[in-house]
Amino acid sequence: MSNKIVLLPGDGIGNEVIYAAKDVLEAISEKYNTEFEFSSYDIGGIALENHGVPLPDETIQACKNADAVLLGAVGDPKWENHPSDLRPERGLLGIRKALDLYANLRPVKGFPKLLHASPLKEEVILGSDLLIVRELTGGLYFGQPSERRDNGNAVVDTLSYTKKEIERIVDKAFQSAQLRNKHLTSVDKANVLESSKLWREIVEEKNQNILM
Ligand SMILES: CC(C)[C@H](C(=O)O)[C@@H](O)C(=O)O
Repeated sequence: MSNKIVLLPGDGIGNEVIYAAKDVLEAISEKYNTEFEFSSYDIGGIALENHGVPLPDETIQACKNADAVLLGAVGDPKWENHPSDLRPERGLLGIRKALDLYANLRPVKGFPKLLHASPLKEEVILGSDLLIVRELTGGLYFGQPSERRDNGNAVVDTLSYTKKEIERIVDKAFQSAQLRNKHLTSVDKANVLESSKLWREIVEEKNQNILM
């Protein structure tokens, strides 16, 4: 059976990393007799150049029909002064929403042979092994209103979450911790922010259920 893989290289270093990942998948395909069918679509700045929008419908459709999507990177200083709905970043935010990709799992690991390439001190990165779990489809990036006011002299962004949105990312974080060393740290500002109060309540409630 062939697995449909959609490649979204995007901009900048995106091409380099995505085609390196494709080489790896091709090697896997040969060694393990697995078939991959690759197709590439535009997102971000390259999509703005080729289609006038950062996330063309055909890209969304292809991703919805795929078994997996590999995304490189979006963004380039040349789009910096464009209106916010015509910036490369909108492509990334849009695909996260369209596919409901709420869980961002970002591993941090110090590989001894690559320590010299890290901007962090070697003694800090050596032995590091964390997984950062970040919510991606709610919160500050999507809350409305988000606008300039008073002739540009004031701004507002809105941080809004539903309980369900927080619960599913917290579940994902607990599940990930169970597969690792069972340690979970929740980062919030519950002494000030309403959103953080609800966030902490949910984390504590789920922690109690796990302990019971
Ligand atoms: C490009 C941008 C919208 C994006 C984000 O802030 O989520 C990126 O910086 C990231 O962290 O994946």
